[in-house]
Amino acid sequence: MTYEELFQQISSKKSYLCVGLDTDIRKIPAHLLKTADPVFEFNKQIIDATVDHCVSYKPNVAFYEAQGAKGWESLQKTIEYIPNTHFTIADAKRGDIGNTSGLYARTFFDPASSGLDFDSVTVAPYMGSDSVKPFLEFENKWVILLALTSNTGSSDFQRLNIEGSALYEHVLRTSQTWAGADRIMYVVGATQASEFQKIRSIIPDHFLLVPGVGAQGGNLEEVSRFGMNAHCGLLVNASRSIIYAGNGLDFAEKAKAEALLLQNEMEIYLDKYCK
Ligand SMILES: O=C(O)c1cc(=O)[nH]c(=O)n1[C@@H]1O[C@H](COP(=O)(O)O)[C@@H](O)[C@H]1O
Repeated sequence: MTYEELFQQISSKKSYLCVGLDTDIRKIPAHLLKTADPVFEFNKQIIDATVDHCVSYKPNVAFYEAQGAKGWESLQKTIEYIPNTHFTIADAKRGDIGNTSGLYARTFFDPASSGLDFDSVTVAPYMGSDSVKPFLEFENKWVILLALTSNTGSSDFQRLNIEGSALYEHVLRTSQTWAGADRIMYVVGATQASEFQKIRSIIPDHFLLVPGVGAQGGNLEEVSRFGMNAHCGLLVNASRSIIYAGNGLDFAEKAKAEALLLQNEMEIYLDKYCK
């Protein structure tokens, strides 16, 4: 999916919501455990319920890998099930020496190799350019680099002052020489609202993947006010607050209601701040 196509989806759905498919077999409703593939059945119903209110899905790969071969199968089926109108993110936080990164890229971007065909993958930037470039060799695929993450430990390294600016700012500046806003996005946590203006002064055009609203307490209004650009430039993720909104037979309806609440709010912010 291109930058323009993503913006078109956002404009037509009036949403920049990314639903996080962090599907934990230990948390899904009991009645699904009798089905052949409970994780896929859960995801399928969540996707059906939320598809009109979001523009993106982000399975966090850990939740699938923890299930071994079966989890991988659930992930493949989930990715195949998501309509191609929706931007897909493999939240895997990969990155390694060049030849290994090349294989990680094949894992998520080359269906002939792995059965998976994601639009993007989250990548840790700290091994530098040669660890990221193999992901950029796949046409029309995106790298989402970790910049300033939502967790408290983000200040251990990402905010360290190096030659007058925080380490994460160096990540933003240096990585812009690797590819443009049509191929790279950045993760900035919703809990880091105070930094959004500075971030926008460094990368005015890029999309930001913003996790941390909902269960982690980030503020959607602040993120939108300080983070939005003329192409929206935001994908705001919520995982647990949507997918585990209910735990009974009506879990998908509850998820839909939660996604709709966020989408209604997003519609207001798009009108107000997408300029
Ligand atoms: O890369 C991410 O998506 C990510 C980065 C970050 O800084 N913080 C963060 O929470 N995430 C992911 O976003 C999701 C947040 O989930 P909830 O807190 O349940 O909405 C999880 O899959 C996290 O791994």
